[in-house]
Amino acid sequence: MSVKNICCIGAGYVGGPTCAVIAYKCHDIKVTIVDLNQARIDAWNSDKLPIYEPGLEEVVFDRRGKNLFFTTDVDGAISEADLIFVSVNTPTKKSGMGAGMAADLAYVESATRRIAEVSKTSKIVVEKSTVPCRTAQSMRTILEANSTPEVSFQILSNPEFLAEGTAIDDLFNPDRVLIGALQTEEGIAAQNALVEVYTHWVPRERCITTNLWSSELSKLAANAMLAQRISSVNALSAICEATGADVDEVSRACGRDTRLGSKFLKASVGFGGSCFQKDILNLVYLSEQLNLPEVAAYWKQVVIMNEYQKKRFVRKIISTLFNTITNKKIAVLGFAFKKDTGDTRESAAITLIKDFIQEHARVAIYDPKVEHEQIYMDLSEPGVVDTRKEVEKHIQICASPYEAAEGADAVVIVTEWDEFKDENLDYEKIYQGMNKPAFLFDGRLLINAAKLRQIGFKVNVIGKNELAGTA
Ligand SMILES: NC(=O)C1=CN([C@@H]2O[C@H](COP(=O)(O)OP(=O)(O)OC[C@H]3O[C@@H](n4cnc5c(N)ncnc54)[C@H](O)[C@@H]3O)[C@@H](O)[C@H]2O)C=CC1
Ligand SMILES: O=C(O)[C@H]1O[C@H](OP(=O)(O)OP(=O)(O)OC[C@H]2O[C@@H](n3ccc(=O)[nH]c3=O)[C@H](O)[C@@H]2O)[C@H](O)[C@@H](O)[C@@H]1O
Repeated sequence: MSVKNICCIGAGYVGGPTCAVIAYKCHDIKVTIVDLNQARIDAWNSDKLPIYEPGLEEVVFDRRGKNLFFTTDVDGAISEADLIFVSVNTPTKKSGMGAGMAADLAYVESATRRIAEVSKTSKIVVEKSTVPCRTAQSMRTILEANSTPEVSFQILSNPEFLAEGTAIDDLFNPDRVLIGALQTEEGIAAQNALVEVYTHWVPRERCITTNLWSSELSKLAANAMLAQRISSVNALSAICEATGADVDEVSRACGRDTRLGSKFLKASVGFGGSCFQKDILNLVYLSEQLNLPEVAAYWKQVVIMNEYQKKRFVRKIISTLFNTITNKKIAVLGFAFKKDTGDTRESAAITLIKDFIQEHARVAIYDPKVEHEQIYMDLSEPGVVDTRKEVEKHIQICASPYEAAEGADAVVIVTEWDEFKDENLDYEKIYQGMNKPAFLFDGRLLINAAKLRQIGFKVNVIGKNELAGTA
């Protein structure tokens, strides 16, 4: 069979870009992206899309209203579709069994139930969300309980590997597309139908077909291994600071070994984002459930190291500022979890700023893409009365890095936005406006420390010791 009509449930960071690209590359397929959130759908239908992603506007504006549609009519889109992506959120559970570790599958289940209730024709249902291994089995049980001789369902696992900030490039030119299916005749036919969608633009040899469970586990495995590289290099950054080795030099030297490779070895203030921590904890929980405590402890350490890296950076800032930041002004450059996105989920900036506030510092924040309201929401503690007012007392959200640094005792680079590089930002001007001594902490290995020391800054860079090479 050939897919002619696709519905995507969930118009978020994954569903939006992924299915917009399918519409862009496959003019013969009608793609409808649905969500329960009316405001999000309205934004997708407006000039200001709900997420910032380089290249996304061009894709959406080119196909919207032609073969790409955004609507809250979930039932209508399910009824029409022959293939449905389930691309809803799967956050870490906040309460109940597995709280703080297991993935919350409530949204996946409710989307699956909706498909079961509404469908009057056979469908291919594609698990796009990141889920624990064997979730497709639960989806299948729900769907099969509602199937009839006329209406049958095939389940596929097609995890998404795009990274925010490079989503469109990643989708246009993926390293691989992974499609898992039950190895039955019908399962393989459904798998081939989805392969045919992707081969509109992805070379066939990049489409990997596996069984369902390998596909589900590969997604968690890939994220866990990527995050593990960052925790490994961050663990080494602590050794570098203590010894005078330089973490950039160590990364470069190790990365040249082709077995290791040079990518994803950049030391940082710690990884953020909506997926790494969530997916590793998901793997930890899965290991515990399978009664594999050593395996669980192994992966948990990746997350523990990440927390340590953030705390270590805060401690370094406080000790450098003569062991107190009370009433001092700290300028934080960057709030998003990485550059080229407005997403702040699990951003290291949140942990750092909360710690600064605890120490009674005054925090001035600048980020080129994050909405002010989002910053207030992220820094407020849920459920506590008037925390927003408390937060407002301690923070100031600024329109430029210069405004943030005015009268500051320290500038802290938390996100690696290009505009913070020393060739793009006037650090002379920043320095002039600051209290002296003017401290600069680079949590992203972004700036040329020697150059900024010449201006007069006291510079501290993650994974580097000031005396390196000289002592
Ligand atoms: N953000 C990322 O870079 C990546 C995320 N993923 C995975 O993709 C999944 C989605 O992630 P995001 O797009 O970031 O989440 P998101 O939170 O941005 O979007 C999910 C959307 O689903 C909607 N939704 C939830 N239940 C629904 C229902 N029953 N019917 C209709 N709409 C419903 C929500 O309103 C929300 O707009 C997660 O499992 C995540 O782990 C995978 C790869 C990359
Ligand atoms: O499942 C997901 O959601 C996605 O998670 C990550 O993508 P994303 O979280 O968008 O962004 P990354 O580029 O992986 O960065 C994650 C965090 O690690 C940090 N990082 C990354 C690379 C590095 O070398 N050092 C480092 O500290 C980034 O600054 C960021 O805070 C994966 O890279 C994607 O393949 C995956 O699809």
